[in-house]
Amino acid sequence: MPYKRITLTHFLLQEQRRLGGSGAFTSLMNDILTACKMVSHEVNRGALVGNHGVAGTVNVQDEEQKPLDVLANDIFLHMNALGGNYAAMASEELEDVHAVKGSADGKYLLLFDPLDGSSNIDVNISVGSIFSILRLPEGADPNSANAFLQPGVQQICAGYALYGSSTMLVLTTGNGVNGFTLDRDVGMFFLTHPNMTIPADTKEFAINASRSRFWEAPVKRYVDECLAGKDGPRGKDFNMRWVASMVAEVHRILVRGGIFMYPADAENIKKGGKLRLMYEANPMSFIVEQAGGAATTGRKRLMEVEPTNLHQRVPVILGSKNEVERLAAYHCEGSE
Ligand SMILES: O=P(O)(O)OC[C@H]1O[C@](O)(COP(=O)(O)O)[C@@H](O)[C@@H]1O
Ligand SMILES: [Mg+2]
Ligand SMILES: [Mg+2]
Repeated sequence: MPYKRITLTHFLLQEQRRLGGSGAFTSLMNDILTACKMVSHEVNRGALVGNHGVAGTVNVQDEEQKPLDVLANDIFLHMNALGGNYAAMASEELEDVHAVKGSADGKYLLLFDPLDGSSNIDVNISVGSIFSILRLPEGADPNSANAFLQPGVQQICAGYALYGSSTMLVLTTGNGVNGFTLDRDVGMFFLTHPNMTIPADTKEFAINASRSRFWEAPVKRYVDECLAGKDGPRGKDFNMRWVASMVAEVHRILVRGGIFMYPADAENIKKGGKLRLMYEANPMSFIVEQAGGAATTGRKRLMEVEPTNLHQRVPVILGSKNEVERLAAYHCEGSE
């Protein structure tokens, strides 16, 4: 069987030709995938090199940082500064915008969650990195958060790396969704999941059920109906999953469908929800929509939310279109 696989680098060159322009896209993506390879290596080495336990520091989210949160953040900042494509960056682990020295002609802005699913590092469950790329608006000061506060529909590229049984990189530039697997021996990502699409219907939901006492009525109704199974109003049995790594949940949904919910509830509503709009919800919504799924806060298309803060949190409901739209309809009914 002739060798058919194409590498991510070749795929990016094709995308570059499609997008036109100076080659900056290929260069900035190469910086990201190099950073992901390095983080994958560190995740893989785990306790051998002290990448487990706590870092003893707290981030802007008031969350205890893990050594890999800090290391992955440093790797992303360093590797993505080298190409000089980014005018500035913003990270889950940094309170303010990170200026990129010597990138006067940087045309892009990078937002990222360097290590997603941090609570799973020490127990060796899949974790990931999430990124979102925006253009630097004309005349904007790249070192001000305002330059970054663009709705998700403005993203030019979004993706995630999944550090699981294999390391994968999944991305979209607004032309569908493609998945690549890292061949560690060759050191290259190869196209293994072309044109990923999410089935409109599903029998699998994901939510942290330990929070059910805080849920709003529409979410409670939706989950209760799933749990009622084929004898209930939905007339079919549902299965449940909760990995506590958003990257792993979204990847499962891209591969076999499903609905992922981290709604705002009575306990987290004062913070706006749990997951962050700019470097978790927006990039994942872009990918899910490009794969034929849907993404909402329950009351608004996620990618149309006008950002007000780099680290703002939002309710997240995404996945198989018909299920997401059903839950959004329950929210509308609830508000009539
Ligand atoms: O601990 P919980 O409530 O299950 O929350 C899990 C969620 O928190 C997260 O771990 C938050 O992301 P970080 O690990 O990047 O902070 C998501 O990946 C995941 O979906
Ligand atoms: Mg995260
Ligand atoms: Mg994180």
